[in-house]
Amino acid sequence: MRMVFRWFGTGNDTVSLAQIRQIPGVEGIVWALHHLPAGEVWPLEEIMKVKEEADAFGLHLEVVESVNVHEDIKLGRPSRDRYIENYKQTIEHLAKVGVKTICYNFMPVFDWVRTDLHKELPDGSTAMFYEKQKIDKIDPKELINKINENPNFTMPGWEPERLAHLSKLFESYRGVTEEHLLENLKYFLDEIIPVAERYGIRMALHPDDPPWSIFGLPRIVGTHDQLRRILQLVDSPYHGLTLCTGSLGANPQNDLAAMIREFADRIPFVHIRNIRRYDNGDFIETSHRVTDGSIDIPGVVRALHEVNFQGYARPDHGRQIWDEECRPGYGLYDRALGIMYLWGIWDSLQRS
Ligand SMILES: O=C(O)C(=O)C[C@H](O)[C@H](O)CO
Ligand SMILES: [Fe+2]
Repeated sequence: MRMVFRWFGTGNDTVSLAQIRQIPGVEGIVWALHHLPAGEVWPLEEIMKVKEEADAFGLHLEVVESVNVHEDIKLGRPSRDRYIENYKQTIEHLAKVGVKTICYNFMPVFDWVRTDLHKELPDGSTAMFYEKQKIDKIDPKELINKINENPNFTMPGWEPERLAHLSKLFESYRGVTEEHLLENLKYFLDEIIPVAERYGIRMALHPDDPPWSIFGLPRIVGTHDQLRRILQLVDSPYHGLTLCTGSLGANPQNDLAAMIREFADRIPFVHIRNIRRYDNGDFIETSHRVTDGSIDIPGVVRALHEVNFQGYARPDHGRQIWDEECRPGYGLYDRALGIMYLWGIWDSLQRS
């Protein structure tokens, strides 16, 4: 297990590279050029700048999250070919600085979804919360304003420029079924995977968060069967998954350890975090500790150990604790605590 840590870039993160390198066992950053809209080629000069910054702290940049997929690709529009060509060029550029894995997702319109970014937990910390009833009723526009109401940070996946055309976006998805979306994913993969293979980069599809349809939009990356079917679309080790325990684990039917055992050689990257599920369909992010949430984190780590996992891992989201001012989910303290919990389990498994 190779531990990495998500970093949003200079001027775009409250956590510094100097701090990241002091977290035990962290060897690299998980990064992206967050200011670029989906579909554009990532310029080599800008990539090189991040490399210089990371090099100065002895951190590698082998994991990118995310190179976002343009909506026209998901919609299967004729213009997708141009965006796919750009994607290929970005892969080529990323290979030049030693990138080995690219995380991406295939969710229509929205990336991750929560109703509250600062919900208080009983211990006084705050965390991101998903309230099912609210999602079932809320106007998506209202949700966008809510997520973006903190002007200090851009929220990845919630870019106001892109979502400004929300009604049109929703309109475009009318009639797009799950089958269509899957076909469009296959079209994308058939083009991208040979390029990824040529450059030694493993593509790692992130599951839908939460792993079910919202606002009537199709979603196809949420269950064991769906993951299996998607992996069968292209039979290559370069077409893999980001196994995200918090996303998949929001559905109690998902057996994460079973997924790890079955898809072992197709998982270049794992996101490990815990959530507490409630019977009414709500869930809240919690500390990594097994007793704090509904997900068997030690069981997940044990499964990874059993399959001799050699890929990258990051603590996904954390709570906001100790009055830290940070991006929701992406503070230093709780993610660092999470890492130590994961190492504790891993190291004791190594010993036994
Ligand atoms: O929602 C999560 O668990 C994430 O990790 C979000 C990811 O960064 C995103 O969906 C990847 O493309
Ligand atoms: Fe994740």
